Amino acid sequence: MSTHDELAELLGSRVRDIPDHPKPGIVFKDITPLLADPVAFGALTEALAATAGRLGATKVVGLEARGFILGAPVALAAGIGFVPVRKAGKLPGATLSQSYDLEYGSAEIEIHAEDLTADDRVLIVDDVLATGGTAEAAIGLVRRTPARLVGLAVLMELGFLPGGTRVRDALGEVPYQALLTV
Ligand SMILES: O=P(O)(O)OC[C@H]1O[C@H](OP(=O)(O)OP(=O)(O)O)[C@H](O)[C@@H]1O
Ligand SMILES: Nc1ncnc2[nH]cnc12
Repeated sequence: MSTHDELAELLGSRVRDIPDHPKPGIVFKDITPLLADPVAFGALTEALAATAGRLGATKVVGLEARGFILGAPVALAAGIGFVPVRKAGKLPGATLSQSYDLEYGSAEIEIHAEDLTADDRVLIVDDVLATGGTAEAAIGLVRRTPARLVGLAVLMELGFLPGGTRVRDALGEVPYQALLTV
């Protein structure tokens, strides 16, 4: 993939709008067409793996569930580990947990407390940044571990919501990347 604009155009062309899902008034950004296209999925994986490499990340933290689909191949492509942040009640070991609000509800996420060590440099990966609530909660979780947070990368930011500003404020000097703004 030669330029940032070409990548954004390819990725954007594979995201489908579903009006009124899961609630009236929400335009759902469906990434399943992108996942079904190996060229687009491969280009996305390559771009995020390059980000992980540039930041010297040692772990990708993926956010359930779509952040797993994107984050796991990114970790493999970058040659680093993958750590899941799951919805509450799913992880079997000792966890750290954090509640947050969504564009269409509220939720609680958890991470295994022992999965990140002081030697780790963490890149958080997810598909969509909407209100920024999920990302902000994940930032808080990672910061409660001994690891160092080195970046947050998403496929797309919903530009009509203030999530970008919210996570930039939460991240401070830590880099934020959205491959697309829609
Ligand atoms: O910026 P926010 O307003 O927090 O919204 C973004 C989050 O919402 C979606 O996840 P969702 O909780 O719907 O779960 P899913 O990935 O399991 O579908 C999406 O995958 C992000 O994680
Ligand atoms: N509009 C939206 N489309 C897809 N995923 C989302 N997560 C939060 N808001 C979303």
